[in-house]
Amino acid sequence: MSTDSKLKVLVVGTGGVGTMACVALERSGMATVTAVLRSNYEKVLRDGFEIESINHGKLSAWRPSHIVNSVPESDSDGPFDFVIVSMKTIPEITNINKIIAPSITTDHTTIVLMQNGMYIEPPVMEAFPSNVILSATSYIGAHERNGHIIHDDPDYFHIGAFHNPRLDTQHEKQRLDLFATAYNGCKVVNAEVVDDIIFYRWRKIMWNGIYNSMCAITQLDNAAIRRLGGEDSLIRPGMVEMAAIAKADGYDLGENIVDEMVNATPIELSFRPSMLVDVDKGNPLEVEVILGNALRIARQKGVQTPILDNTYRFLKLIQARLLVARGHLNIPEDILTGDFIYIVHQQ
Ligand SMILES: NC(=O)C1=CN([C@@H]2O[C@H](COP(=O)(O)OP(=O)(O)OC[C@H]3O[C@@H](n4cnc5c(N)ncnc54)[C@H](OP(=O)(O)O)[C@@H]3O)[C@@H](O)[C@H]2O)C=CC1
Ligand SMILES: CC(C)(CO)C(=O)C(=O)O
Repeated sequence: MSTDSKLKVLVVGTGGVGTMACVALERSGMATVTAVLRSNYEKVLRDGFEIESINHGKLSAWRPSHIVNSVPESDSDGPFDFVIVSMKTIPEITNINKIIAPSITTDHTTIVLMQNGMYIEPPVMEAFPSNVILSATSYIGAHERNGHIIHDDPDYFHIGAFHNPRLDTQHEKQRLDLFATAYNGCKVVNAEVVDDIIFYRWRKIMWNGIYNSMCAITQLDNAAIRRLGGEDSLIRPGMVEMAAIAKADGYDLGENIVDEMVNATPIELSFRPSMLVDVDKGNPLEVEVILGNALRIARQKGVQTPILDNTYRFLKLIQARLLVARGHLNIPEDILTGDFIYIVHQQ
């Protein structure tokens, strides 16, 4: 495929998920990727990425077609066909819409959200009402440190259009199929197209909302929290509450969903969910999109969630500690009043 006929893709956020998306798309031969790097920019510009990947093997001094250190303008070299967002969603400190805005061409660029979280799409749709939004739930295991990627769980995700009533459904489907074809073109990954991505987001938030949050609070991995008594006292009851929220939102996840999700990660693995990895690194947490948004739906629908409410309250205080440590927040002199559960957080 000539460079001219290749899709132009921008990837914003080159941690584990974003870098492996760059690799899949470049290796498919169907896309030219521009990657926006931040803390790893100088290092990767000089040495390239060092990648150990369960799907792609060992790649040394690997680089996408273009490396930049800020989000480029859409019209400097033709519009981007797809902009992949693969940063963490931390609305307390980052406005993703503002960050990607320069690269989005109205009516043309399709925005692909490759991020965890529940209902992360509506604020993006509001900011870019004439652009197709694709939403992907990734099961990859890939972590980046200073240009070095360890990718040890296969690159597999469900992807669907987050339907915008202002846009033609057929057009959304064409963009979805085009993206999945380009991604799967490298033949070693699996981007699985689905009709209703919200169903898959609820399934995934059953895992992330409970394991990520409870492991982050206790600093125990998924196996340790279960073996030490957390399974019956917190994990299962938390999942029962999450399934009830999904049901109230119109998504019946099935009667075996709790067993399925408790056991989705083998106990032999001693796995550290991404939110626990963020606590380990002192990074802010995706608390609002992984738990907050689901609890706001619970409030709207009148679903009682006492365990998840307290989980959220603890996470919000851990988040405050992390934000203070990174200089994003000052401890106020007055005592903050009100319950976190009822304070709406806007991106
Ligand atoms: N890693 C995994 O295995 C999985 C992750 N996910 C989800 O995928 C998403 C991405 O996760 P992951 O790859 O682990 O995240 P990381 O934290 O590893 O990477 C995020 C990247 O985004 C960059 N970034 C943040 N803000 C900006 C900005 N303003 N401009 C440019 N770059 C920026 C960060 O740069 P810097 O280094 O400078 O901070 C970092 O390189 C998250 O929603 C996560 O929950 C889902 C499934 C599995
Ligand atoms: C490990 C994984 C992929 C769980 O499905 C995840 O989403 C996380 O750790 O946040």
